[in-house]
Parts: sequence; structure tokens; C-alpha cells
Amino acid sequence: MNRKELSRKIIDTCLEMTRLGLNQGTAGNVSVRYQDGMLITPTGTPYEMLTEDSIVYVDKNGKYEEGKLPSSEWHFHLAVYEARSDVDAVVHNHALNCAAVSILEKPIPPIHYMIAVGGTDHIPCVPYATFGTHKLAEYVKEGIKESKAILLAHHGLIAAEKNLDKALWLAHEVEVLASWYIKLLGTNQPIPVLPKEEMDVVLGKFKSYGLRIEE
Ligand SMILES: C[C@H](O)[C@@H](O)[C@@H](O)C(=O)COP(=O)(O)O
Ligand SMILES: [Zn+2]
Repeated sequence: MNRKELSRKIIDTCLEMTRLGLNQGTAGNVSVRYQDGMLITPTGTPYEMLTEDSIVYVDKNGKYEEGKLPSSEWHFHLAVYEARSDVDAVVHNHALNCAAVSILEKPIPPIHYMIAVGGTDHIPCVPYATFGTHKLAEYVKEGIKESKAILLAHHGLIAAEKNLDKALWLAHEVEVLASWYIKLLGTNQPIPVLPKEEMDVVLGKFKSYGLRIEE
């Protein structure tokens, strides 16, 4: 895809993220790997106002086009691309249930085998750091090596995948898992989790269970 097509795809992903109920207001941001950097949503702009021209190119050193202001979270988007050569798209949101679990500063444990979607047996939660900081990007860089989906404490979710459709799908799956976890926590009962041996089996099966979403 050329730059214009990728920019359109970013905007469509943002709008779909809101339609799916995964985001609100100007929270969240979306990027794709492009040339030696990335294309990313601008900061503080309602998704309905985005045009292809508003999408910002940021190079691998964080230098961006004059006259445009990228998402305040460009540091952690670049950090994801640095950390993982197997992903080309990143979605960040403040989805209700993901944000709620992140406030507990807890990972989502293996309450359901679909927890394997991120590539490990839990959805990690990285420590809190102020939005838009290098510190937050450092935490993200470490966390994303472990799982393609991570919670950011007291903040929200990051999902990274091979393309935008897959990244959005992953974000949606994790929000469903987070909603089950929140419900379970509300029962005040002990929460059974799947044993490590079973999660290893599922993780193995997921390696060949391809998600048929291509751009
Ligand atoms: C304060 C921001 O909303 C922050 O939470 C950031 O993480 C976010 O989600 C949206 O920021 P941008 O509009 O700068 O992408
Ligand atoms: Zn955010």
C-alpha cells in the first residue's frame, strides 16, 4: 500500500475502534510501520476529523514532518517497532475493561484459553509512567517482547500485530478477556485458571492456527 492508502487504513481502523466501543473521545492512537519509521495519528484529534493529510510520518529517530504534531505516544509506538520485527501495526486505546484491569496493576491470568492470543499465557501489565514519556516507552519496549498485547498500568491497552486488521482484532479479543476477568473479580470467589501445561498446548496450537486476516 502507498502512503495515502495506509493513511486511509489508519483512519478506518480508528473509526472502527470507536464503533466497536473500544475507545472514547480523543483517547487512543494508531500507527503502521512505514519506510524507516512509521505513520501515526496526530495528537488530540477526534477521529471523525482525520483526513489522509493529518496522518504524520515519524522517522526512526523521532523526527517528524514540519507543521504536523504526531500522537503524544509516538515514543512507545517506535519502541514497539524496535522491539519486534514481526509486527507492523500498533493500536492503543483506553477500552473500558482493559483500563479497569490496568488500574489493579495486574496481568490478566489464563482464565480462558484465548489468553494465548498475545503469544504467552497471560496479558502482562507494565508499570505506570506518565503518558508520552520515554519512561513509558521503556516499559512498553520490555513488555511487548513478552506479549503482542499489554496493559499499561492506570492507562489502557497496546496491541501490536502484522497489520492493522489483526491489531484491532487482538485489541478487541483482549477487551473481551478483560471484561470476563472484571466480572469474575466481582464474584468474590477464587478464580480458577488453566494450568501451565494446558496453556503450553494451546500456545503450540495457535502457532499453526492462522487468523485469516490479510491486508
Ligand atoms: C492524554 C492522552 O489522551 C494520552 O492518554 C494518550 O495515551 C492517548 O491515548 C491519546 O493521545 P494522543 O491524542 O496524543 O494520541
Ligand atoms: Zn492513552
